[in-house]
Amino acid sequence: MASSGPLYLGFDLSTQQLKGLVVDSSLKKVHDAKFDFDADARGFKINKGVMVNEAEREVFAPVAMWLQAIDVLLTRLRDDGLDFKRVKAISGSGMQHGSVFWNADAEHLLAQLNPNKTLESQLDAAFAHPYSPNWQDASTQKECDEFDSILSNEHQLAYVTGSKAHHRFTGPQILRFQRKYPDKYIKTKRITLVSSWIATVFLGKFAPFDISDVCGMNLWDIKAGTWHEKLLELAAGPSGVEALKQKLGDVPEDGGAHLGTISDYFVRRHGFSDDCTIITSTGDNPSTILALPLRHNDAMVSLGTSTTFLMSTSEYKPDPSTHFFNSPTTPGLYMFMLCYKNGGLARERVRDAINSKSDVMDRTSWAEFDKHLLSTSPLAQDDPSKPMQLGLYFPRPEIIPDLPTGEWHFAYDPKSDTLTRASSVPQSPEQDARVIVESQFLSLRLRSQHLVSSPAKGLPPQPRRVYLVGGGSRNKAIATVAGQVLGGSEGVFKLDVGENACALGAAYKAVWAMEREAGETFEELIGKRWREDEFVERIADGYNKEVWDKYGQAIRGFEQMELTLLGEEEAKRKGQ
Ligand SMILES: Nc1ncnc2c1ncn2[C@@H]1O[C@H](COP(=O)(O)OP(=O)(O)O)[C@@H](O)[C@H]1O
Ligand SMILES: O=C(CO)[C@@H](O)[C@H](O)COP(=O)(O)O
Repeated sequence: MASSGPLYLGFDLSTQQLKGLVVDSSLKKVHDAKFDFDADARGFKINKGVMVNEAEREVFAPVAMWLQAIDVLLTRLRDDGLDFKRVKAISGSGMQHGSVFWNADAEHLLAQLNPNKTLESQLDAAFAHPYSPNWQDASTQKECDEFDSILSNEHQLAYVTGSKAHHRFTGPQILRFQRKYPDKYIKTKRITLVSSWIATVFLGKFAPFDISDVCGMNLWDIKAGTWHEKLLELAAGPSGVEALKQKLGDVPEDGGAHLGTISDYFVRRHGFSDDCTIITSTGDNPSTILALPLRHNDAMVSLGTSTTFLMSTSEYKPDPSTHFFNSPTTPGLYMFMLCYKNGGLARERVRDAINSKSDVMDRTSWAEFDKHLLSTSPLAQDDPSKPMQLGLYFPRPEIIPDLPTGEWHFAYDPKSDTLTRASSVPQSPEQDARVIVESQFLSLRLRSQHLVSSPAKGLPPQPRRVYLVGGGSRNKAIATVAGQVLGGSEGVFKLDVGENACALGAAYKAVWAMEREAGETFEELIGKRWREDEFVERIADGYNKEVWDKYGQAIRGFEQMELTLLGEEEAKRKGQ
């Protein structure tokens, strides 16, 4: 590694940890460190990074815990050998939709930080509310109904803002907050997203939202490039639109905007150079698509706490069942996204059930899960005369499809197109490993089938490459099933730092923001410096006609299964 030259620091503040990753101008990773909330935080009653109020379906995280994480993480980066003086710019990524409510003392407190004390001990008093509503929150059904109906229907809201109303989206969350805590809302000087919260702390003054993450609020008119007045009016309540606009601030169009230099606190406490520049921070999913020069028809699947499916596209085709966001860097490009709450934690429940039946010492080992995942035949169908096993595993209320907590099983006969309800898979929990992973990928294939195109002559529409990122991308057995269900004419790939893709994308954005020529796009700059042979690894096969066709049949049953359950839920709601 060169011992001089600029370095760029990217952060990822996600559900279960804060990660930091440093690259040089050649895009090579030179340092990384993490702070795991459950393992490392002191003084917070959290589980998997969050707190839960089941009675109101609220999920939230203590903001002070993130402050603790920043100081400790920087110490860990120093222990890893990082020379802070060389860090020329910082950008961040944050779990999407979460909001932080700062009070009127915040700016003063941010500007006066004493380098001999921790952030946590000094900024505790800077918040109008100590908790940040988390993306897993499901408390805002009433507010979502109001958002969907104010522009006539959910289609129209999706057209204007890129998404129909969702529980976790910041607009419905603000509406509920100002009704539940009117005094705290009045005392709120500024609302930041998790992404702009990180930039704020490093800048030492309020930082704006970025042009991509702002699309996760149900408040931003994507085509007009402005706040939507009617939606702001709804969220703002009695204190009015102007007051809310003040709390939200402006949104720079340039995703590489230089917000200013680093707060003196970090110069004096951690040894940063005083000209280190802070760049707008974006959401963790927009940041993920910046971790490589993503090509047309490539798909990224993030296997974090949530599962997300991401594509970069120039076509804006919003629909109530999907999400569109502005690209975080490039005007005219959009990010298409599907998001599921029941990703990593749902798979962990099956892993734990399998491990508790066997004598493995390490209860968190994936070895047994992987063994059953690969030894069970596709759709747990021993021979083609037997029905296919389908299931849904939702320990948390799901986003797509909109179903409550539950676990459901069905056997599907593709010849007669009949679906029969079952109480479990024939061999539980061993076959659940296969059925849950297939279920997650079948849902992605079902919902992305009209967005992908044929990658080569004679092939059915499917991604060219599937890139896996997030914690679950370490797992090659899961990658194998991803390729079987989703295809991928060139196969399934993993970044060499795939579990840190969001932080990597943030660091790359900082490189681009500082080193771009006038008019040079992110794709151009990163494309020139990217070294495919060093940065990605092919970890599994993709398209295989026989198994692809089998899953093509299963999708019909999968769709029927979802429609059956949605119909039952609807009937329950009407019967209430
Ligand atoms: N070897 C593995 N196999 C499958 N899943 C894994 C493996 N290692 C980690 N994970 C999953 O990764 C998840 C965390 O992913 P990560 O992207 O780091 O989280 P975050 O949502 O905080 O960004 C954990 O919940 C765990 O289920
Ligand atoms: O809500 C969404 C996207 O809409 C989630 O994807 C969050 O952004 C959290 O991500 P992870 O912690 O799973 O990375």
